Amino acid sequence: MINKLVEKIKKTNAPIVVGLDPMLSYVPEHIQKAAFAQFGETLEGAAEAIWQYNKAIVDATYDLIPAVKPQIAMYEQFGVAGVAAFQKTVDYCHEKDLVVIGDVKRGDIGSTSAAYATGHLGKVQIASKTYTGFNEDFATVNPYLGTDGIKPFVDVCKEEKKGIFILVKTSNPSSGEFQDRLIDGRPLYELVGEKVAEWGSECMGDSYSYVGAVVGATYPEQGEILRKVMPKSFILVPGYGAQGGQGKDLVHFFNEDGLGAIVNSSRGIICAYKQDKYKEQGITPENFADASRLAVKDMIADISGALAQR
Ligand SMILES: O=C(O)c1cc(=O)[nH]c(=O)n1[C@@H]1O[C@H](COP(=O)(O)O)[C@@H](O)[C@H]1O
Repeated sequence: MINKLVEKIKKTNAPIVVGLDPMLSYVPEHIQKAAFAQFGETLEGAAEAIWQYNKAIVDATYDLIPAVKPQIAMYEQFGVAGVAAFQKTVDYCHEKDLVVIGDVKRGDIGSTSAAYATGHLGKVQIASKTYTGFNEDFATVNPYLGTDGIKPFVDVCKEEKKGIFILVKTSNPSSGEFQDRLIDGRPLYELVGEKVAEWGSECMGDSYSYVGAVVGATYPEQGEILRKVMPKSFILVPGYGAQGGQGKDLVHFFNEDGLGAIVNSSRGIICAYKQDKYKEQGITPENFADASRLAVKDMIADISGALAQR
């Protein structure tokens, strides 16, 4: 799947991911109304609203982008109905030939990680039959439990030709509380980066490993260091747009080949219709998905422009 991701990035010329992180408050009123008319003001109604919202955004952007990243928390808040909307979203994005990064941030003791890996990336055995669970292409993984927690994911990835992105330096303001702590004089995120490179070294696709890393756009200096620590790992870079990251901050997350990083924006794309910049271009809540398309184009231009100048 890392090979497919690289090929799709080359084909679209767009090292970006659209984050499908739907809060009900983001969904335009006409979609909410239609969903509530059908299912009532219920968990099912909310799940229908976020699914219709996602579908419109995917339809408006899929030809421009290589990948999407649905964040499962946004769906889980609506219980079983929300998780069904997550599954529908994953399946629909596959129909559109998009690479799906399940942002599930899992990681536990070995046996439990194995079950997470099976559910999100692998196949489950039921008597004489095998089934896929959620069937994403990549999952985000938390490394706090160490090698035991990571290995089951790597094993499933090897078998299924899928991939993971391991949290190394996260984009949030408090990420330094633990991740920047010095251990033997070196920050923890660097040590985790070294482990990612080690775990990834036996999991190579054609040019990159299918064990990747997450490094926030809001920490460009750390991004530059980590790029060198993990030269063969793809870096998923969240924090663009709503959290303040810009194209000019991101050049050092990429390798000289122009590859090696993929930048996520969620609210910046899915809520673009609320921005004055797009309202001035004729966007209303009715044509919200057109704003997402414009925002994708602007994001691609911003990042490509910055990369062309380095
Ligand atoms: O793993 C992630 O994707 C992630 C890691 C990180 O360090 N920071 C971060 O924001 N994310 C996720 O990336 C998305 C960012 O959303 P926006 O800030 O709306 O673009 C959310 O789904 C976060 O959960």
